[in-house]
Formats: sequence, C-alpha cells, structure tokens
Amino acid sequence: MAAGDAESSLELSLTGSGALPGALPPARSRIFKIIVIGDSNVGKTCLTYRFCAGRFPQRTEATIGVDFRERAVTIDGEHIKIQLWDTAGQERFRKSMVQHYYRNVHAVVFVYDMTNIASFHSLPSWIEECKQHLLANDIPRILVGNKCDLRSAIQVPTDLAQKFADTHSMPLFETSAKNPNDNDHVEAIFMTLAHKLKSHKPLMLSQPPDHDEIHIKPEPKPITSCWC
Ligand SMILES: Nc1nc2c(ncn2[C@@H]2O[C@H](COP(=O)(O)OP(=O)(O)OP(=O)(O)O)[C@@H](O)[C@H]2O)c(=O)[nH]1
Ligand SMILES: [Mg+2]
Repeated sequence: MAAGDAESSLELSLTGSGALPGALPPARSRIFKIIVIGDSNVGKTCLTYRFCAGRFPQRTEATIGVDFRERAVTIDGEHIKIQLWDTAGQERFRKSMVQHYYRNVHAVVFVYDMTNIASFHSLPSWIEECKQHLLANDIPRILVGNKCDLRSAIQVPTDLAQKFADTHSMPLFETSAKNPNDNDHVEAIFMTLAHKLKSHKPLMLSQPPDHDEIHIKPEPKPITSCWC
C-alpha cells in the first residue's frame, strides 16, 4: 500500500505527575491515539519502535506503565500525528495506568506472539479489558501476530488466528518487527490504520494526558520510504 511520508518521530515516557515540557503538537495537527496491547514479551515495544524509529531496537526491557512513540505522516496532503501507546504487558506494571490507556483512544492493536500459543489464548482477556473500559463499538481494532520470522517455532496457525479475527470482526496481520521483509510490513499495518482513522474520525483531536510528566528521549529519524 502507499504509505504517507514520514516527517518526524518522538519517543515519550509517562513516569509520574508534573507538567508538560512544551511537547504539545501544533494546534491544528490531528493526533490519533492508538493503544497497543497484549501479553508481555509479544513484541509491542519492538513493533511500535519499528514504525516510529524505522528499525528494530537492539535491546528492550519490560515496559513499565506506558511509552509513547509518535510519528508524523502526510496522508492525502494532510499532516497527521500517529501517537502509539506502547503499553505494559505485565499486570504489575500496568494496573495503575489502565484507565489512561483507554481514555480518548482512537484505535486498538491487539498483539500476540506467533511462537507462543499462550499469548494467543490471552486475547479474549484483552478484549474483555476493552469491554470493561466501555470502548465504543466503532473504534477500529486490529489483530497482529508478531515474530513470523521465527518460522520453525510457529505455534499459532494462520487459519486459527484468522477464525478468531473473523469472530471478533478484526482484520488479521502477521508480521515481524525484526525482519521487515516478512509477511505484512509493520509500516503498512499502521498506515492502513491511519488511513482508516483519517477517513472516519474527521474531528478528533487529542493530546497526552495533561497531568502526567512526559520525558522526551532522542529518537532516530524514521525511514522515509515504504518497504512494499
Ligand atoms: N525474532 C523476533 N523477536 C522479536 C520480535 N519482536 C520482538 N522480539 C523479541 O521479543 C522480546 C520482547 O519484545 P518487547 O517488544 O520488549 O515485548 P513487549 O510486548 O513490549 O513486552 P512488555 O513490555 O513486557 O509488555 C525481545 O527479546 C525482542 O527482541 C520479532 O518480530 N521477531
Ligand atoms: Mg514493552
């Protein structure tokens, strides 16, 4: 698919309470908040990093609370910002943050690890969490099986995942944050979602929560071309 032009990216961590250090977007920029959820170790941090930084991170640690990654793209001539909320998979690192994840969310990405059937079997509980937070039915949801590069270790067959996706009316993508040449490209997955949001949510504007402190970390410039 045709991806928008990447313009810039930013990585933010939510770590406590305080004031915003001037990281707000220009007033007229539309921002789409997309939360990425799923079991610990499925690759949520790597997927969001791949999309926003254009590469696989050398090393990751379990996410605590949430990390924001943002990328500005141009779709049909309009500049928009895609704000990915890379959530913690471990219960102890997420429980105090959960209500923030779901506030004013525009789309949800459910991730499982194709080499770990338990992460696939956890999906109903992630869907249930969304329900408990009263997520509107028209909020787009997609299902992503990650680590398809580990071919000999696959435990979740595509037809099983596809059945689950169909049951829950979600599109399924199988991908690898590590190897961009495998199956669906991470780039294309998020851009597909961005296109959908752009056409369906014309008036949405959002910003990071104003009562939390956000630390800006340096982020490499993303790649500007599509891998397609
Ligand atoms: N082979 C392979 N390894 C991957 C891929 N994506 C992530 N990993 C590895 O999987 C491990 C977990 O990745 P993370 O992105 O930290 O997982 P997470 O879902 O963010 O985990 P939490 O922050 O604890 O919720 C790391 O060792 C990654 O290097 C992939 O596409 N292929
Ligand atoms: Mg993580």
